[in-house]
Amino acid sequence: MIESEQEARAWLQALPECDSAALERLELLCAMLAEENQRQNLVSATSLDQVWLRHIVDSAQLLPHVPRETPGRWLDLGTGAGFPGLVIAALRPECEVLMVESRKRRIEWLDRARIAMGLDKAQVLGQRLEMVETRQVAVISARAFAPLDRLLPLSARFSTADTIWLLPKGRSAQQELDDLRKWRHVFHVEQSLTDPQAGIIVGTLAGRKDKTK
Ligand SMILES: C[S@@+](CC[C@H](N)C(=O)[O-])C[C@H]1O[C@@H](n2cnc3c(N)ncnc32)[C@H](O)[C@@H]1O
Repeated sequence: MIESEQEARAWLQALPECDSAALERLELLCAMLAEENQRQNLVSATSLDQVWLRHIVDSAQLLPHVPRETPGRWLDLGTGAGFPGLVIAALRPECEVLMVESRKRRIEWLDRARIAMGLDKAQVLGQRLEMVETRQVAVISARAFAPLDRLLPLSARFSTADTIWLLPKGRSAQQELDDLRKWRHVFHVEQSLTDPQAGIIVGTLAGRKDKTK
């Protein structure tokens, strides 16, 4: 378990994606976030004291679930303050990361941060998810976006059988999955590296093919 800011930075720097340019982009994100958080409530003020652990590594821990050579887009639902979308884009700048966010001030923030970080391939889709044009993506992520029973029907249209779903769910991960009989055999829960009580729901719809109903 990663428990401190120092351990969080050490874990991050060991990621193959984390070269000096990526680290600079993330440093910039942290600085901009601290400033913007005085204007709008993006993240809890207390979490800023542990921003590398609570937000940067909490987001970056999704990367090892997606092989680097995976072609295609990464769709992040309800990116809000930038998590995990901006962190993923900072570490994989060659990947087309699409960040869906509906609140005006958050859309403006995300775009400002994206431009300052030089993330040319990332895009902010500033609209409600329900209005986003359907396109197939390689990865779907969503942190603190919606309960699983609402999230899955809303976003399944972006998924192929092979799309990798990564849903950090805090403490409710296993319970949410257990409650959804239909999806229980598709996904499983991985332990979060940043919170002993939290889980990440992971899977692909292809998982369903060889399972009984
Ligand atoms: C609780 S915040 C989480 C933000 C971020 N993922 C994080 O973990 O810090 C949820 C975000 O989803 C956005 N959101 C909620 N419903 C949405 C929808 N239907 N379409 C697009 N964005 C939505 C909200 O505006 C908010 O910024």
